Amino acid sequence: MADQQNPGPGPIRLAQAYAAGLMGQAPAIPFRIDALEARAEAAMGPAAFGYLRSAGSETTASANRAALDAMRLVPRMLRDVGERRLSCELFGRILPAPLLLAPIGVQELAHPEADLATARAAASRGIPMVFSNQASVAMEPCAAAMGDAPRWFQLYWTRSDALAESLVRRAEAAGCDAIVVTLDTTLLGWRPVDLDNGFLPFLKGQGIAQYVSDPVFRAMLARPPEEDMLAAAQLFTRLYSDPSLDWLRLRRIREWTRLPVVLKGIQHPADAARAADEGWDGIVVSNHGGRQVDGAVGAAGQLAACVDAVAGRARVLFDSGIRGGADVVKALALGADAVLLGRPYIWGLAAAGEQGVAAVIDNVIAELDLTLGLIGCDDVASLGWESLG
Ligand SMILES: Cc1cc2nc3c(=O)[nH]c(=O)nc-3n(C[C@H](O)[C@H](O)[C@H](O)COP(=O)(O)O)c2cc1C
Ligand SMILES: O=C(O)C(=O)c1ccccc1
Repeated sequence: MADQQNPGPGPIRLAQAYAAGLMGQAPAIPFRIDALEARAEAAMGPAAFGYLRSAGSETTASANRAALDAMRLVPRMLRDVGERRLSCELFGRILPAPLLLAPIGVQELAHPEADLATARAAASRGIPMVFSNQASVAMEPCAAAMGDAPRWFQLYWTRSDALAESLVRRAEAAGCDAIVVTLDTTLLGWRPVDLDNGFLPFLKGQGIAQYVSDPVFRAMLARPPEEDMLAAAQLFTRLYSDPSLDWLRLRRIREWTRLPVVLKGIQHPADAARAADEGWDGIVVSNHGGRQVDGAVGAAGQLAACVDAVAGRARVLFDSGIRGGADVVKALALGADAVLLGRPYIWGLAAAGEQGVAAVIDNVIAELDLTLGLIGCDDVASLGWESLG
């Protein structure tokens, strides 16, 4: 974090990166994001990588990038950016940067240490990890590996309210600061790549760790999941998820927890307005990285209108297409309070485990810091329209 004494992570990291290069050392992970993705592909193999990349025909994944690319920054000069502030406040916590790790399921596909490696990396940087409902490692051991570091929990509302309640109560007990309810995946999108590969991780018992450790879920099974994983996997597919969820039923979560509740997957400004009208604490403007509605509009193109609709009544987060620090600057300039990093940290995980995730976080923050300084802004909180062309 940049403060009075510390010039910030950007220049230090950059100097270190160049020094290593001058000494002929290869970086732990590639700095170029497409090279990092290629490294992950080589490490994961085609079917698992296909699932990670999966996004229909990729129309919307491309639109996510196009929307960010279409926005251009307009640098300002001579504005004394010798000290830059990256820190941001979210739900009572000061974070070192306006950055979180997006909930991503089935991380064992990327690395055997899976969510535990991600949890350690996130904790070492003080960047919140959002535990996925479809994690490979249950939230309790991940939380235990994180000390006091911030974490959130992402819920997929199942057909059983009792199970959803149990997950939320466990998240509170595991020290989560917020609950993210993902709204855009009550049905899993059409994913031809995975269908062609016959890739069904859940039926192999992958990505259902939150369930198999849950007392309410276990009570629904005739035999413990350790003895009959197939039955557990089949029960999961029957319970996941509930497309009949609506605004009224969503309110039940307020009876289960006092934690702030953030609605993930908002794309229409009218939904953003309704979330704020109904007193929800935050939204994530997101199209799930283009994995759900193939043909949906690029997420960054919806952000400003959603920010306007919320009008300061709820916190606004953003994901879908963020690949580096300059993208974070654009999202903040459009009015987001913070950004969730998605696939890039999984590429780091696949390439180099915990160190890979930490390096991706460091690189994003370093580029964020440098870009901020170079456009003449000394505080992420003061980024706004004047920085956009
Ligand atoms: C392999 C994979 C698994 C995901 N699993 C979840 C999940 O369990 N819960 C959730 O809310 N979002 C999930 N997401 C969506 C991410 O949270 C995030 O919205 C998305 O990755 C952002 O797009 P980007 O990766 O292109 O930046 C997943 C995304 C990927 C790529
Ligand atoms: O693959 C995904 O994008 C995702 O969110 C998900 C949904 C259900 C189970 C596992 C992951």
